Amino acid sequence: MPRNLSGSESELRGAHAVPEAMLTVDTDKAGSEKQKDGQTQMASPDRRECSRPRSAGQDPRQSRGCPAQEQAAGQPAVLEKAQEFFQTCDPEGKGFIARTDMQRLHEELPLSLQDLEDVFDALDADGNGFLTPEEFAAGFSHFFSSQGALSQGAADQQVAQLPEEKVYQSRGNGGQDEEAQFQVLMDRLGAQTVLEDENDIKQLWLQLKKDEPHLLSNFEELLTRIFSQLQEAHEEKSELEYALKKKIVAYDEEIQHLYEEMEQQIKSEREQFLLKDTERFQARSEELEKELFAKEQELELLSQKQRTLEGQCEALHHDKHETKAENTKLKLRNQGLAQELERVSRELQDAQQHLGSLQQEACRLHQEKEMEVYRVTESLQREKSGLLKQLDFLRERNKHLRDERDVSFQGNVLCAVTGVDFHEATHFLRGAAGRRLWEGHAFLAGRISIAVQTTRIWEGGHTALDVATSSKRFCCPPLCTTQKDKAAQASTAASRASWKQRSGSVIGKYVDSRGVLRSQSEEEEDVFSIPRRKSSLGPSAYPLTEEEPGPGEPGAGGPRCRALRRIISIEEDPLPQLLDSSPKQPLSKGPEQEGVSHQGAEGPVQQALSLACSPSSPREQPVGKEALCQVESLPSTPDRLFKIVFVGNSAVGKTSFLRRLCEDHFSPGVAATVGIDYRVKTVNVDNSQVALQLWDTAGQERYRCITQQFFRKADGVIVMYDLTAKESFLSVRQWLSSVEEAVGDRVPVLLLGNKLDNEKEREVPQGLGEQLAKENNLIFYECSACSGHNTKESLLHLARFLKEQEDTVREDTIQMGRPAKKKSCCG
Ligand SMILES: Nc1nc2c(ncn2[C@@H]2O[C@H](COP(=O)(O)OP(=O)(O)OP(=O)(O)O)[C@@H](O)[C@H]2O)c(=O)[nH]1
Ligand SMILES: [Ca+2]
Ligand SMILES: [Mg+2]
Repeated sequence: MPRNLSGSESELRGAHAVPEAMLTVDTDKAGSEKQKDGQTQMASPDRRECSRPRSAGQDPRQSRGCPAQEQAAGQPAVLEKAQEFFQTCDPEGKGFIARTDMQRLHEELPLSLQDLEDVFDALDADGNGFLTPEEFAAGFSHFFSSQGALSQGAADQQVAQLPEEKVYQSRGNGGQDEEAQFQVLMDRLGAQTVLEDENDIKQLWLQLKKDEPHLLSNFEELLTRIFSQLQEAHEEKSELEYALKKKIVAYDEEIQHLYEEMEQQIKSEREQFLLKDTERFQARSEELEKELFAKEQELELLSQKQRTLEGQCEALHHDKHETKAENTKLKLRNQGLAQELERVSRELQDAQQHLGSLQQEACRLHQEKEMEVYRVTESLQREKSGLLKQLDFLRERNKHLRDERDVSFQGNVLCAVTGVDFHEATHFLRGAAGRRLWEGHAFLAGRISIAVQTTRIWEGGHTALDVATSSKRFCCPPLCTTQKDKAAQASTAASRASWKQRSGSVIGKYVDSRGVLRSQSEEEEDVFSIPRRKSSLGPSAYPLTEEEPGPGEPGAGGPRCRALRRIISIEEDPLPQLLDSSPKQPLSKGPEQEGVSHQGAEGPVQQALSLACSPSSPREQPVGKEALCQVESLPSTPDRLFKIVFVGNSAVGKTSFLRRLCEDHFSPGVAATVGIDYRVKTVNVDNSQVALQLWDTAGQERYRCITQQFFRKADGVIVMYDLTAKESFLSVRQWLSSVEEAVGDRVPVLLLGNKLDNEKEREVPQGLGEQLAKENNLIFYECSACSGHNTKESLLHLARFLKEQEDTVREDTIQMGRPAKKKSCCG
């Protein structure tokens, strides 16, 4: 490349010189490939010739004729060339030229890579790194137009140069010639390419030519050699430069490649990362979706709940309104009630005061009653001792009378047997010696027996005396009526005398109402008519015999019965004392004693007396007395008293049961109860003392009438049967209906099956008793007076029941006041 280009030319060098070279290469390409090595340089002289005039200081642009016209004429050809060149640069037919495409031309064009770069930059108008055909053509035509102007200048120079050369050649040795010759030489040697300043060589050459022309050829040869060597060195340098550039390109390519690879890798990494990210994102989004779904469901649920709650709220609101309305109503009513309450509480206070006074009154009455009971008990006790004294007196009297009667009877007998006067006979008999004689003579006894038989026939069965069987009493025959009357009158008088002082005595009453005591023979008849068992005898035996309805009498309705009822009243509780004071009648004696008594008139009387004086025998000691003693000995006063009546067939064990209960004692041979017996037993029921008046009735049929009377005021009834005797159980129903008849069902009934100890003779199964009790709503126990099993328990059960019943009644009475009290508290 010429180094001596002007400023404007050097500016264009990158942009314009290259297309020229390209053009040259392109055009020569077809046929001149083989000239490549040296020919390029060899072909360049044309061009150099073109550029030379410039160095001669002539401005080609100034000498230009009309370049626009020439340009217009050459434009299509230029475009064609540009197209061809574009295709050369873009052999693949991409439709554009990249920077690398341009660099490929480095091998074909004598341009450095830097030059090619510059060319590319100059052509790339928009700077996007690609040359489109349009950009290429535009740049090319622009270059061509400027090149056209230059070539015009060159042509002009050539035209001017022709005469110059002619001058050089014609002159020969002239200065001009020398200059020309030197230039030719230089051109021939190709010094331009390697030499920067040829002035020194020129001076040397001129000097030599002038001084030593013969050496000129040597010098020229030397120069030729030097220049060829320089040329070689230059070429070598170019080659090296070229190789270096190639290397650089390869390196660049490699770098590019690596860069691309790296980019690829980065891209794939990024893609992978993106993929992963996407996956993660997808997973996360799925998760979130699920969560969202769950949340939505939750929300749905919550909204449902909210709806229901709203509904409830509404309902409550509604209720509230209703309640408010009701409240106001209730308030009004409350006010009314409060007024009412005030009124009622005032009334209640009054009632309470009244109740309090009533309670005080009741308390006072209760105390008074207790006092009365004690007073009565005491007076009865006194009465009893009085009665006992009376009894002693009566016994004395009785003895006396009997003696009298015996004397008169024996007198009669003596009269009848011996035929002596009655008075003599009695006189005889009254004498102690005579009586001993009477008693002592066996023959006389035989006579008496005969006499008695005779007397019986004579009396016509009027008396029931049977000397052989009875040792206790002798009935006065009608013969001695006067004596009997006398005796009776005396007895009555004595009784009256002694009883007048206790006008309250029931015995007194009885005697007063009756006037006279009944004939003892009648009583005996009653007693002896008991076929099965021996009987105990108390004063109650008198009325009891009266109770026995005769064939014409309709039972218990008679006046005697009424008199009895007045005497034995459960309300007045006189019977125990009556029983206590009962004289011990000789009837309680067993028949085995009778065999002895017939031996003497004195025997039975003494026995009777001895019996009266020794009340230690079980049957002779009245049960009520012992019980009373027991109660009196109790330190504490009973809180309440209940009257319990014992009923049941005869011999079921009522008396034995009571004896077991009160004395904790059992004696096998107990006599049947006559009339009624009485005992008191105090039991402790839940820390309160309960006194039980136990009325032991006689089970025998004849005493039923009396028993019936005692139901009326009973607080409780005990019906007993003997579990070894079926008929006693069968009678239970009758007993129950008797009870019910008298008192309805207000009285609790305890059903007892006795003699449990005698299991092997049992006739009534336990189940039957239980069933009966269940049917009739009774308390039921099986017990044994003999062993004491269930005696206390059953009675305690009944006592507790009675107590609780009474408590309930009391509670009910109190409660009539209590709710009002509570109300007043609330108010
Ligand atoms: N084995 C046995 N015999 C008894 C039992 N209780 C009473 N007895 C006997 O039964 C007989 C009648 O007894 P009482 O107690 O007199 O009968 P009761 O029911 O009072 O008879 P009345 O007074 O006639 O109504 C007597 O011989 C008693 O010994 C008992 O639990 N077991
Ligand atoms: Ca471009
Ligand atoms: Mg009895």
